[in-house]
Amino acid sequence: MDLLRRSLAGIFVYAFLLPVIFWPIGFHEIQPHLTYLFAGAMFFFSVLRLIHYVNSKRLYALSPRAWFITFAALSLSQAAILGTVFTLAIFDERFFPIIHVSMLALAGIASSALLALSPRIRFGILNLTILMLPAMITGFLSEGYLPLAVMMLVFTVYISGIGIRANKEYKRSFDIEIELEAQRKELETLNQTDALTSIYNRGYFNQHFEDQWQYAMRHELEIAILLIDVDHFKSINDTYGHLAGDACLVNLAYAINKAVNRAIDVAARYGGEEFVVLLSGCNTEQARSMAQKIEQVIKDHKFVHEGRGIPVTVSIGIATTMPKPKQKSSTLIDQADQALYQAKAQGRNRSIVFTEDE
Ligand SMILES: Nc1nc2c(ncn2[C@@H]2O[C@H](COP(=O)(O)OP(=O)(O)OP(=O)(O)O)[C@@H](O)[C@H]2O)c(=O)[nH]1
Repeated sequence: MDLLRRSLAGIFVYAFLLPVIFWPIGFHEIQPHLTYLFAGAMFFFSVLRLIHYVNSKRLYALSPRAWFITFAALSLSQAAILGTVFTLAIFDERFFPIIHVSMLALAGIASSALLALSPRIRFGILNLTILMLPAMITGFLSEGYLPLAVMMLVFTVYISGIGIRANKEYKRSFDIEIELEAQRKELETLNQTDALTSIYNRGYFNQHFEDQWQYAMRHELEIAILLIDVDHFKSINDTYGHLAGDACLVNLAYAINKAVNRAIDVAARYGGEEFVVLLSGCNTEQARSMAQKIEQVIKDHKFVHEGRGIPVTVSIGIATTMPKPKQKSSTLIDQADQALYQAKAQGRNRSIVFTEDE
């Protein structure tokens, strides 16, 4: 399709090229039949190419092969007409008045067409060959035209080389684009991911939470937050070592992520040994049962260090609301934090739902 866009200018140039060459010199008066025959044929094919251009999307969707064959047939037909005109201009004395301007046009058309078609370089070179070969062969076969034929050959080889280089650069720019897109995605993932646990980080959570808060407000939906804090994590670190503590956090993140399986919900590391879960469109009861599910998954998970089991429990603070205009999203976090504080105060290893009177 890029090829098509690149050849759009050619459609218009080819439609009016021959009149521009023939008319100023008065060739249409000397050879009216030949003038109208060639200029008319070029114009006719330009109209066909324009129709093809306008219907390209539909035709391409039907069959890319059919699209390309039509594109190639129309372009090559115009190259064949021009190749014939230029050959006549050089070797047929009826055309001699336009010989100089024709040669200039031939060089210009050959170079620009090749560069425009450089994304499909083989097709570009075929186009160039159809344009140049008739005049070149006639030159080699006609007496006194050898230097001109050699010059045309050198020119054809030279601009083919430029076309091949343009094709390589064209492909390289695509490769670079693909590589940059992959790097952008990788950076985006890194930017959203917690380095230790590989689940979402707080930055991503904040963004997602804000989006979901606004969505819930617009659609009058409930939204729930679960703040999860590991109980006595300091003593886990102190007893088993910091690395064992790290491994514990990794396993916990895995377990929490496993429990949270709706695509819209998000589990993230909120900081140190604290995790957060955002449940969109969830009421208090559903949030409470998610907390129980998380507790169960953690209970079922074996936390082991050097063959010794590590007892891991968590406390969970739950807060639910239907966001209202002017209400800040941070209030829900505060409420979940207050509920978490209650859960710690009441002996840990439990989940507490925030209520206004707390
Ligand atoms: N291994 C490890 N420890 C961490 C990390 N981030 C925070 N910690 C530790 O987590 C511990 C948190 O301790 P506290 O805030 O006293 O809480 P706690 O011991 O879990 O006690 P409660 O929360 O009251 O049950 C501190 O010792 C921190 O050093 C981490 O990435 N890796």
